[in-house]
Amino acid sequence: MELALTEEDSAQWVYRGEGAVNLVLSYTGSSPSFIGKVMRIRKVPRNGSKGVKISNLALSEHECLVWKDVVELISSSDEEIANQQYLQHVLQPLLGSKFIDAGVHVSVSREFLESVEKNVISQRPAWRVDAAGVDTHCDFGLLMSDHSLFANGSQGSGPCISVEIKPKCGFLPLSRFISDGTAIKKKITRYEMHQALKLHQGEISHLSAYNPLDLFSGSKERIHKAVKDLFTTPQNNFRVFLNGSLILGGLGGAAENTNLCVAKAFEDELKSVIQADSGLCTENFFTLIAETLKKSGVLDQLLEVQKLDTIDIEGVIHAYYDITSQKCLVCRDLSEEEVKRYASLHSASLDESLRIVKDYLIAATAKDCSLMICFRPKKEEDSGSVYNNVYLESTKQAFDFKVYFIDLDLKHLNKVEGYYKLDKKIVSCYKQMIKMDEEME
Ligand SMILES: O=P(O)(O)O[C@@H]1[C@@H](OP(=O)(O)O)[C@H](OP(=O)(O)O)[C@H](O)[C@H](OP(=O)(O)O)[C@H]1OP(=O)(O)O
Ligand SMILES: Nc1ncnc2c1ncn2[C@@H]1O[C@H](COP(=O)(O)OP(=O)(O)OP(=O)(O)O)[C@@H](O)[C@H]1O
Ligand SMILES: [Zn+2]
Repeated sequence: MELALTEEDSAQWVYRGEGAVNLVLSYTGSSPSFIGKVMRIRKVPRNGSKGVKISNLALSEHECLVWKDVVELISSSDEEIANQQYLQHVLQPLLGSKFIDAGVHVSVSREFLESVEKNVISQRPAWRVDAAGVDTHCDFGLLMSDHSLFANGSQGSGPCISVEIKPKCGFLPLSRFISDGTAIKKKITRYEMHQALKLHQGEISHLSAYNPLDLFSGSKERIHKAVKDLFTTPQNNFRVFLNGSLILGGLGGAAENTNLCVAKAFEDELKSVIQADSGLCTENFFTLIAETLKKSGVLDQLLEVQKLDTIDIEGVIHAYYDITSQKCLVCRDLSEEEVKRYASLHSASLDESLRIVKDYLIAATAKDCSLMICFRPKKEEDSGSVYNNVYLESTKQAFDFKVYFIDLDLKHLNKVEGYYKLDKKIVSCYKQMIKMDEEME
């Protein structure tokens, strides 16, 4: 960690976006060490529920059991270090290193973070500001390549366009541990059902048209449809950047549906990159994304890791209670007959329970990460480009492209009970919505 940032540097770092846990800044200065980079800094919830450290390890005692085979991870002293070790030792072997940028830590002073927090506050969504602020006690940030740009920025090398997709879970669960009352999970995607709850809770104002099964289908036509649906209802699943600036979607959170006016402005922006007849740039851009997703194989790889969740949260919860030596609160409320379904899980060895929970947590990361795909029109002269390329037949254009995962953070063991409760809530809200719709017909 040789590079260090102090208060004077803060003006060169501007708001790029954020999720629930991190805030991301992009660099606008002229230092060669930072050009073309973003920095991810940690946030802390305002209610203070996080940050009570009981040991000098990032993982709890039970988590150390779950990850006992990954020594680098269990000895991590900080959440950020743990995330980096997790990326390197757990995810990279599963997802392949070509789609992963681990980044490097840069030390930052408290004054730098305080100043950045002040500078960016007006651009952050209000609900994100209410939920969390910059963690000014963390003394480093994670410096990564800006995946919405090529190499060290695209200035002078033509335009580049990038797309960020948060695909969410791409398969329907088959587990025999899914109860009769929640069997609908085997037919309707978690994403679709979650939409009903989000609508009910006012987190979104329209249901999304996007179906993750289309995106992960492997069929170009269905992938194209998924991209089009993401464009129409981007929420927090879809963003587009032109030369690093957002041109579609919500910065730091969800976006409203794309209306005609936004779609028209988007079509106009695309003209600098896609050489199609008037009104057809957007459609061709969808084709470009679909072709690239198919060609890169990135979604097949991601789906495989998501599918490490083989027994569903309804099976995992029993293994969780065994690992944490707690009475099973699920079996407690079931009839004698129903309990039988889960007996095999409670009689499994500790190692088997640990494996089940570990695989589930890895899958949880893969269901929550995002992808960034960046394109630039290929020039005749750079035939020896180090990047992959894709040919868009309809416009006779070749593009360099690169694909990276972002947000591959470790999901903590103490979230498992919450996952179980949320799963039940999602199914029940969805079923209620269907019932109301039927009654209205
Ligand atoms: O539970 P989900 O599926 O709603 O996913 C959460 C995401 O909600 P989404 O539905 O994608 O809007 C949620 O995203 P938003 O804050 O809604 O943008 C987070 O990514 C959260 O992960 P973490 O708290 O950062 O570890 C995510 O939590 P995990 O389930 O990945 O722990
Ligand atoms: N390497 C990168 N290059 C360009 N943009 C990035 C990069 N990393 C993150 N971003 C932008 O910053 C936003 C927030 O980053 P990220 O998803 O890592 O935050 P998070 O808090 O961990 O998210 P979550 O809520 O899913 O846990 C992303 O949606 C993306 O737009
Ligand atoms: Zn049980």
